[in-house]
Amino acid sequence: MANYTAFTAEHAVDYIKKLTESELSSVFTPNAELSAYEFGDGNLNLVFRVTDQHNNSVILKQALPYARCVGESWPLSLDRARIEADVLINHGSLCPEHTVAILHHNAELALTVLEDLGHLQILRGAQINAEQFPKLASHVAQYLSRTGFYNSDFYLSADDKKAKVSQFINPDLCKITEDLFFTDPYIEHERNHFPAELNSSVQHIRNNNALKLAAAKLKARFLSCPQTLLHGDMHSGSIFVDNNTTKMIDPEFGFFGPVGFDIGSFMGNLLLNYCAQNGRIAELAKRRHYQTHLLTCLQDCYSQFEEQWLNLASNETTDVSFANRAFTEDYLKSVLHDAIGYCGAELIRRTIGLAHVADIDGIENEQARLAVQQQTLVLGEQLMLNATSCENKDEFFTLLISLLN
Ligand SMILES: Nc1ncnc2c1ncn2[C@@H]1O[C@H](COP(=O)(O)OP(=O)(O)O)[C@@H](O)[C@H]1O
Ligand SMILES: CSC[C@H]1O[C@H](OP(=O)(O)O)[C@H](O)[C@@H]1O
Repeated sequence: MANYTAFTAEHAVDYIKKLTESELSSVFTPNAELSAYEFGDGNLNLVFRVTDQHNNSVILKQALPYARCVGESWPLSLDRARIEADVLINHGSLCPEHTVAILHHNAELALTVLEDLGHLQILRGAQINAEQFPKLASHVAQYLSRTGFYNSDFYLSADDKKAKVSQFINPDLCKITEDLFFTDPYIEHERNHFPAELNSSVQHIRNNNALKLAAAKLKARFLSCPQTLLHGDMHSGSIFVDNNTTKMIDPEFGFFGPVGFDIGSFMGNLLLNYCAQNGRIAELAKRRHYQTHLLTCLQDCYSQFEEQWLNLASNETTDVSFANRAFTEDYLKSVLHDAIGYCGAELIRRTIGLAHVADIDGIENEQARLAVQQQTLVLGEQLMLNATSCENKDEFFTLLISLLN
């Protein structure tokens, strides 16, 4: 990219100033006095907040030509900014209620201007503090069923689908997921990190051939099952919330992959928080109350996702071959198997792989933290091993409850 330059806060102000009379005229006046600061806390990109004297603001997100959390030794394509913008446009047109609004995109500078969601909270931080969001389950179910269904073969013509699959080819970021989810945790690799006290649990995982087979099958489907346009990184840090609102951000890992991946990742993050609370909330009744809320959220979300997909399939399917209840049920059964497997893989990779979660790493007491890490490893293993034996969602919920007790 000939004109690419990594932005400073000054660049961000100058850039946004030029847009105040065009694309950003509904946010800022032409005489806006702008200031900016960088506050990205994700693994990959720069994120600036640009604010005027009246506290109007936007977010300017820019991709670096490498992974921010590692540095220049891990080069990454700037095309991920284009992918993120295109997913936001696609998902925003199908589910505007739950997709952050995109205000501007510049592919050459690999930057995107977004609505500022600073009045909301990031789900991960809120759940670490045991906060509840009554609409989260139904909002995530609506986002995943609508974006999932309308980008699938149930709805798109074969020509449109192929064009979209090609629009969202995302090799660099898919490779990160392929490595971090399905490969690294099951081998010795310098990217992994975990305390020495977990050595025997990690060896157990690496000696478990059935588990490694399950990981390989999940990876193969991730590589070769272009069912729908995924968000691709549906963890609790990609979701902004309050009591009435849920907004997804950061779909730069988007590509056409297996439907079960996003909902599996989301459920995995609920379960990471569930286990983490064993090391966080000391009072048993309070802890059980919050964990029941998390489990209900997971069950409601999965149930509503499935129900909404079934409804969309009976009303909106365009391909006559797929307008068949038995086919939809069979399809959703394999989505369930994938979702359980990806959920388990998320638990394992967030415990011993490169990218951990603050829910667990932030537990101060070392013994309590280790006990939680042991629990997430066993839970992840059992979900991956038993995924395909669940005939339906109720069997999945029964399995989950038995594993959590
Ligand atoms: N639209 C937004 N509104 C407010 N804050 C945002 C917005 N987008 C990102 N952020 C902030 O920037 C952080 C990193 O953003 P994210 O998109 O997750 O970056 P990365 O791609 O590097 O993971 C978020 O955790 C959040 O604090
Ligand atoms: C080297 S990327 C690791 C990890 O980070 C991503 O999340 P985010 O960019 O939101 O911090 C993604 O989950 C990757 O697996």
